[in-house]
Amino acid sequence: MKTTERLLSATKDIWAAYNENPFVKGIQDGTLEQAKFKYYIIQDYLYLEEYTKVFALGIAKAKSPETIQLFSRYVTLLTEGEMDIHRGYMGKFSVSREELEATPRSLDNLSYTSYMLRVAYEEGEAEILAAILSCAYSYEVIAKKIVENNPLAQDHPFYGDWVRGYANPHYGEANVLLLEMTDRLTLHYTEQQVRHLEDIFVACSRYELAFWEMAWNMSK
Ligand SMILES: Cc1ncc(CN)c(N)n1
Repeated sequence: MKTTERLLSATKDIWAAYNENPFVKGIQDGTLEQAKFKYYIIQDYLYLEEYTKVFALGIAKAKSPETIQLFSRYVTLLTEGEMDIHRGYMGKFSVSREELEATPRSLDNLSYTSYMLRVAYEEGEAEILAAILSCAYSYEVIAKKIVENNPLAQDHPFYGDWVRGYANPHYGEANVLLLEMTDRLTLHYTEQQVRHLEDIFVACSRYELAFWEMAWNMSK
């Protein structure tokens, strides 16, 4: 079994819960209260700033030009692609730079990014990929399931940009590269090393679920 198949199999139940979360369901049927979405989008922008640094540390830890390229391309995809979705919504909500900078990170946000950054500072390139994967890939899976359940979600006048942003084939193509690189780098990993990757992936998948719950409850 490929490493990524092992990781996904270890987190099946957690991943199944993402699309059951009321926040995600609210995006799917377009009924999500906009105040909750505003809270989420600001927290998520702050999250993405830290998440980008995990890729930057991946560059520093990279052992081949291919992994340097993979991590560095992602930095561009994040700062010029994904974060643009957020900037679009922050524009609609008239969130100023001052408001963004004055917003404290919620505890779930802080814990998640602190964990990923610790893995990035202390461990190697494959472990960094294991920490990144739940974040990168779960949003593709969630958005595609939203579209499968409600094809009209893509055209929703408010949430459509978010749904299209993550269900977009370009977002998926970038994830294929992350998944393939994880499998390539861990081809000769021992059982103990793969178990350690599983621990990292399970922790990040749990943090993802906590982030949706944080957004729904607007918890600080
Ligand atoms: C918390 C979280 N997880 C994942 C993603 C998708 N990159 C995101 N924007 N935010």
